[in-house]
Amino acid sequence: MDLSECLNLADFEERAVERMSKMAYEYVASGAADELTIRWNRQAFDAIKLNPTVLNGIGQPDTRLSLFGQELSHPILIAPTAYHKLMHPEGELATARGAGAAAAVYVVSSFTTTPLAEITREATQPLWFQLYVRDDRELTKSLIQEAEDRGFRALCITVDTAVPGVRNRQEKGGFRLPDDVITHHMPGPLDEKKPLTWKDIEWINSFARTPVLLKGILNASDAEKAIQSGASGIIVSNHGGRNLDTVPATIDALPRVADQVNQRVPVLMDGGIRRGTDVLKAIALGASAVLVGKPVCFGLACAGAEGVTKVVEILRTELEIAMILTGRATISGIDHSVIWK
Ligand SMILES: Cc1cc2nc3c(=O)[nH]c(=O)nc-3n(C[C@H](O)[C@H](O)[C@H](O)COP(=O)(O)O)c2cc1C
Ligand SMILES: CCCCCCC(=O)C(=O)O
Repeated sequence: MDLSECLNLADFEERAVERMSKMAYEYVASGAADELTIRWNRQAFDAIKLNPTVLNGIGQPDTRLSLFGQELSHPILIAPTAYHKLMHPEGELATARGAGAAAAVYVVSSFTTTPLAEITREATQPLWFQLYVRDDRELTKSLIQEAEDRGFRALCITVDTAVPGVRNRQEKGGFRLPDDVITHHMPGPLDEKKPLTWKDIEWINSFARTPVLLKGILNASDAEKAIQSGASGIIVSNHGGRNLDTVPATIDALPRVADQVNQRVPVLMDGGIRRGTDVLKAIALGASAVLVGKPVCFGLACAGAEGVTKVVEILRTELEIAMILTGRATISGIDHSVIWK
């Protein structure tokens, strides 16, 4: 595919829909129930206005940051998304190569359709691992240890999926994994009987050797409990609107969580990031970095590794433009004052 046709992230979805099976497209694009949260994730970003300052003499802004002792070139991470072989025959290997070329951290899903060993061989940038805790806690422990032994540098425990959401559209799309698409590290779909609790988080923290982030926190009291349970970081997320419909947009939830956390641990966010200005707004409202889900899946479906790279590069370039035009030379210089009150 001629990637020069894709000037922004929306262009990838327009082209991906023609290339993907209906089942795969509906799986990626859909949200829970009436899809209100998925819509709000975007509307809330659109409603935030920016407050630029001029004549700052900024030529090339510096997008670097340090997170958990890791030096990152920019604050745009690839969110964990399942089943990449549904989107492209090279699956997670293409994603890892694409992330490498875009200097992006790739958070690999527990539901990867490529074994972790193969992904690590392909990666040239840091990998993090997203964990679904299964009823079999020993299997969970050995998966964490395998990821750590293979060099994954952080663990993101997803805490917002005690049960799968009401995924009407996904079901209507006929979601089913083809027989040759295998989730090597997850025995079967999520159907857990032994609910995950704060005690499990303390247990994982007792042996984890990498920073543990909790993904799927939306309010201040859970953010506090996360810190008390030993979490090293928090990801404000509503799972891209796929689990519990009518929860708020993540950009609306972010400031309360960030206030409560008060810089004790890094707060990241995802949900609806589609423009560089969204990245800037998220950082201004308390995020250290952001993650991007659906657009990366569409980039992968359009053009494999190159599509993934281009999605991240477009966002990074747009972020740099937004930094110059608002007068912010560095990531740490992006604060509340960039928001129009
Ligand atoms: C196709 C797809 C699969 C996903 N799979 C996972 C997953 O395996 N684990 C997880 O924690 N989140 C998963 N998510 C949620 C993303 O990590 C992320 O929270 C969300 O996509 C961010 O919103 P955005 O798509 O608007 O960028 C998935 C999202 C999508 C779209
Ligand atoms: C339906 C619950 C398990 C889904 C696993 C992948 C995922 O998180 C998703 O959003 O899809």
